Amino acid sequence: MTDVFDGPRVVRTAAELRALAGSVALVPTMGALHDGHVQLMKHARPLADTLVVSIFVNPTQFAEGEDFTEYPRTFEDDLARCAEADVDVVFAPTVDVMYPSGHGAGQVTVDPGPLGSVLEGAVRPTHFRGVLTVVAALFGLVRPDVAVFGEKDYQQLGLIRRMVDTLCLGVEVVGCPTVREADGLAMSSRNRYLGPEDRQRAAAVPRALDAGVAAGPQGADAVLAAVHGVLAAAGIDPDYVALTSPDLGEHGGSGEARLLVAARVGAPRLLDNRAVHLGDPTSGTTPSEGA
Ligand SMILES: Nc1ncnc2c1ncn2[C@@H]1O[C@H](COP(=O)(O)OP(=O)(O)OP(=O)(O)O)[C@@H](O)[C@H]1O
Ligand SMILES: CC(C)(CO)[C@@H](O)C(=O)[O-]
Ligand code: BAL
Repeated sequence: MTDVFDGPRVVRTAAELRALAGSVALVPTMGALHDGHVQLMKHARPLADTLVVSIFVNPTQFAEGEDFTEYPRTFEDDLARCAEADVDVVFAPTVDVMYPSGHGAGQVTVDPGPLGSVLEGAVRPTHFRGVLTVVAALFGLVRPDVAVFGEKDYQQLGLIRRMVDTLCLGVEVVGCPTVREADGLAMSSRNRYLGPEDRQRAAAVPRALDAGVAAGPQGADAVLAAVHGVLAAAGIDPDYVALTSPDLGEHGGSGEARLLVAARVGAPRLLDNRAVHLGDPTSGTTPSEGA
């Protein structure tokens, strides 16, 4: 008899997760899956015996007035995307399975610390508490050996790494490069909120990052000016343009750094980031000249 793969097994309860075979890789998502998610799954596939994708639109990371209710829910299409990447199990819990003792005021949550209140955290002050709490709960339910996240949400990835270290969760956290559309726009479930004109304008965000990376040898001020210049030319007023160290601390003025941008373009907020190498403008030579 031939072994026909007919898609992932859909699991909705904690009890069903106890029978997972061998080592386990987890890709947490909120569904509305696109090629960026599929790349995370393909990256995760060889890392463990069993590949689990979770699909859960987590209410605690949305603030009052954000798009929790409107967030796209495309479960049947999502199962097809998971099948493409040979996913074994799709874990799609209800809110009660995810938060068996509730998620209101008075419950235990994971405090993201100071990194949770800057950049995205300054715009969405309760967001990372919700993200870290649900990721910790997913780790508790799925018990993965390895978990894969996208660099598109760079601050989220950094905070999850810190949580795993601080709480000694024993999960290997793997980051995957951002998957982009042909014009450079980072894929994102919320891109579907972009109307045609804003969709075109949105390509200025990755173009601004390109300009920032190209200005790297001239130093941090030149990088920030280049990014702001491209965004302004496209009529985009960013929530922030920031340079940090690769692990989201203060950058050292020269050397490796991370450049992060967030901006509302039409309905959605777009996030993007790139690695950048900063030259030291006071040294009189660029890093390649000086090497
Ligand atoms: N373009 C992308 N490239 C790589 N990873 C991505 C990309 N988009 C999302 N991811 C990652 O997929 C995981 C699940 O993200 P999520 O389900 O929130 O999708 P999203 O596209 O980021 O949605 P949203 O538009 O709500 O931000 C996260 O680890 C996220 O960083
Ligand atoms: C990590 C995550 C699945 C937690 O809900 C979410 O923040 C996301 O999709 O990036
Ligand atoms: N990928 C980020 C999830 C959120 O915006 O809630």
